[in-house]
Amino acid sequence: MTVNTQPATERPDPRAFGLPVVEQADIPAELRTLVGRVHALIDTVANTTETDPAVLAEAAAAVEEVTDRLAAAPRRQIGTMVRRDLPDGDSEYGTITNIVAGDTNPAAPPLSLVPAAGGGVHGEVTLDTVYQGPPGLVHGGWIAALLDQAVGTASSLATSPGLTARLEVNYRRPTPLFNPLEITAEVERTERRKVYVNGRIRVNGEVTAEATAIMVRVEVPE
Ligand SMILES: CCCCCCCC/C=C\CCCCCCCC(=O)SCCNC(=O)CCNC(=O)[C@H](O)C(C)(C)COP(=O)(O)OP(=O)(O)OC[C@H]1O[C@@H](n2cnc3c(N)ncnc32)[C@H](O)[C@@H]1OP(=O)(O)O
Repeated sequence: MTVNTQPATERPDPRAFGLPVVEQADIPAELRTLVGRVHALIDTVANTTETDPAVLAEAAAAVEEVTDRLAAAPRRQIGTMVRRDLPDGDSEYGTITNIVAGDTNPAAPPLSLVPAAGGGVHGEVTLDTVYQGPPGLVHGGWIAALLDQAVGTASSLATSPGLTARLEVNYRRPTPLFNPLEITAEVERTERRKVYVNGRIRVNGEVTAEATAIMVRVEVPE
């Protein structure tokens, strides 16, 4: 098995590509609270049985008002990255609105992955009905998204950032909503720019989905 671990200092700095970087520690607590409340709003709107047109119209107007208020400030540049410190002293970059793990994305669960003791990464996340596919179950596309994020992060931390060239998912058991999902991934081997990575989701210790992936590391100009 060949895994070329690369110190964080040798990984590409997004600033070199013109991408702004926000320190995770600098994200205001109030913005985190807002993100959480908007997620609760999405879940509540998706599930409300309210039918009174006056109540619904009032809610829509209130949401429009707060949207306009926040839109008064400039939008973030597309590709804005967030840098975070990892518990092992390493650090990593990710897009701040990443749909799976983005700190400021109310539609993201969000999934937080950290290096695992035996290598690779692990994280735990519990999904609500925003991610529902079949009744009471996580949408298969979202299962793939969680696994994509896990294999991408494992590859990025063990080598350097890359794009998913291939992702194969086996859905072994239904993955339930409102249950802690244990997500793990680790690099199996590397071959030039190709990084072969395996990942899985467990519920109560049982594998519900597993993935094999090939990440292709991005070429950084010298
Ligand atoms: C910019 C600096 C900023 C740094 C900070 C970054 C922070 C990120 C950190 C952490 C992120 C972790 C979280 C992310 C998780 C989510 C990941 C996603 O959602 S990725 C989006 C979906 N994927 C795409 O959109 C790819 C689309 N495809 C492509 O762009 C190209 O096809 C690409 C880059 C994959 C390869 O293209 P080529 O031109 O660069 O390279 P070629 O020469 O074609 O391939 C290189 C090797 O890979 C093999 N290969 C390519 N595609 C393959 C495939 N589909 N299956 C098998 N092998 C494949 C080839 O056969 C070749 O292998 P041989 O070395 O010759 O043996």
